[in-house]
Amino acid sequence: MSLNKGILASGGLALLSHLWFNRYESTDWTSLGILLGVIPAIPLAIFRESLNSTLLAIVVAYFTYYSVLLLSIGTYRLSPIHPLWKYPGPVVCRLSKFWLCYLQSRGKLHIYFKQLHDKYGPVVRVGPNELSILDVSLLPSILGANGMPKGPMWDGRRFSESKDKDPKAPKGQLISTRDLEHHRNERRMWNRAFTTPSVKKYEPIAIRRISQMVDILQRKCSGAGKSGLRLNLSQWISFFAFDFMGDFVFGGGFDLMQDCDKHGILNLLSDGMYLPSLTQHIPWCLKGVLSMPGVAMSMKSLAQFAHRETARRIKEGAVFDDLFYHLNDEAKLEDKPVPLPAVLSNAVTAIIAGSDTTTSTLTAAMCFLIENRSCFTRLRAEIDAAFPFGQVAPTEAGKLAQLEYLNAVINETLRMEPPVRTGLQRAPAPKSGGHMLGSSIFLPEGTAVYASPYVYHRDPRYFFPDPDRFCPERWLSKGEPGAVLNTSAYFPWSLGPANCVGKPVAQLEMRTVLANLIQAFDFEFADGYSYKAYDAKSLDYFITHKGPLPVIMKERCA
Ligand code: HEM
Repeated sequence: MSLNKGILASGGLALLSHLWFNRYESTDWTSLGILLGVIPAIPLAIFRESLNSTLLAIVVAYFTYYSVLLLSIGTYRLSPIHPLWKYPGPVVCRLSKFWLCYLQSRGKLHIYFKQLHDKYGPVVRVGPNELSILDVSLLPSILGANGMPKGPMWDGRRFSESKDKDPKAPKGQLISTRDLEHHRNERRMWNRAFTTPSVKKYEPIAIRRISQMVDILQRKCSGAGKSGLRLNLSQWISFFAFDFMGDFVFGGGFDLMQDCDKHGILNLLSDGMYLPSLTQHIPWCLKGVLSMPGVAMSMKSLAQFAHRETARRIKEGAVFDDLFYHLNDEAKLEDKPVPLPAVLSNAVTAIIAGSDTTTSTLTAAMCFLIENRSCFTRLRAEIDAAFPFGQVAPTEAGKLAQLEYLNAVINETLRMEPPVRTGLQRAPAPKSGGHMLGSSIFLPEGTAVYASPYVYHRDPRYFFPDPDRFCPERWLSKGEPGAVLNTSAYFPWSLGPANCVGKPVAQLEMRTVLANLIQAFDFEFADGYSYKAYDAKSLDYFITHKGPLPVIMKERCA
């Protein structure tokens, strides 16, 4: 009799706990601990009475509580009373986010999202409380000026838990700030670093670094003889991008091209990005994951690295108006000094956002150009016409920005291989009552929506013909008859108030690197490599983790 009472009590508490789960975004670890650890212990005394064993009573109490809790959550998520019930999607996605977490761990979430849209149409339920939307007319109300703040995935991507509960308090985390007003404030200092006059100051750095890269590679090619230099171009582009990032963010400090990354900094970066790409799907796990000994080592090491570099830069002071100069407000334009934690977390953002994105784009562009010889030849002819080979290196930023085909190659690479493939998520602001997308989709609070650049960019309604084919020509003024180029469906830099603030520097860097490599060297794939092999190895861990690019390089003769 008292066993039944115990089961009823335990089950009842589980159902009440479920109501709590529905009401709150459960990122509060203390409440979660009480809910899952302490509440099931309440009916212990009743079980103890009927089972005559404390151990058995604990097992039965917790088992009953968790079984009823999971069953009721599952039933609710699959039931017609769930607000996202009417949207199609696989049962496994409707039930739990652990499935997307698993797919992300395999690095192929972008492919899965595309398959889901091919099967289910423009609106797919990809999580219990999440939709993925493929409809260009809705992008402005998702990401754009009429859009929403960033979604809960950002709570699971932070490198350290914020202790401050006030969403408006200064935390210095531009990229993970979910409150729109706070985001606007955070963005002010970043914007100063990317005005036209500020970017002009980064040009000499790009020129110095690309000349260094070309010099080193030319020397290596000469040493390699007639058979050519065999190397992993992907790695060399990473060396370049990291050195450039170090110069423009911290005023110097890295020389990976010289020392070939003997301290393993690039591994630190890619390892450090892996775990947040998983915890972003289950934000409530972050605090637990960060506190597990050994598990979050790579994340912590990356944060420590950023902190060391920040301390070094503060000690050494500014050698020119680098990004840090703006983020630390060294011109004293703000009312109050920027708190150190804000400077530190912005430094982590700058290191990650400022190197991995351009690296994966440049590597993919080189891979496409090596595979598509006619594109390579056409690009080289354009560069030669503007910067005659053997006379002048293609370094003048203003002139490079005018090269139509060079820009088309970069646009097309970003279309095919956007560095942020799936991770653009937005959600209605807390206490907003929800958000209307167009005239038919209402997103209640507690739900979120993805717009995946990869999926839009490969949709034949927006890019036709052959959206899966690399074709820079589609960006030229005289496209093929019948061709479709819907630039509103093109958003590798995202859209709206949280779009990529670093775009002008990224463009400067990518144009300079591509023009110089194409002008100075001949390339072919080593070991029968191809775009297909490259693509299989590039993985979506929020920012694309690029594959290797084995090539044989020779110095250009004529
Ligand atoms: C090919 C190069 C790049 C691409 C395709 C790219 C793409 C993006 C995208 C898609 C976002 C938006 C994320 C969102 O909406 O949730 C973003 C944000 C951001 N990017 Fe980039 N990025 C690139 C290079 C850079 C560089 C070189 C920097 C320089 C530090 C940078 C700094 C940032 C920052 C700080 C944000 C956050 C903006 C905000 O929240 O207001 N990015 N980027």
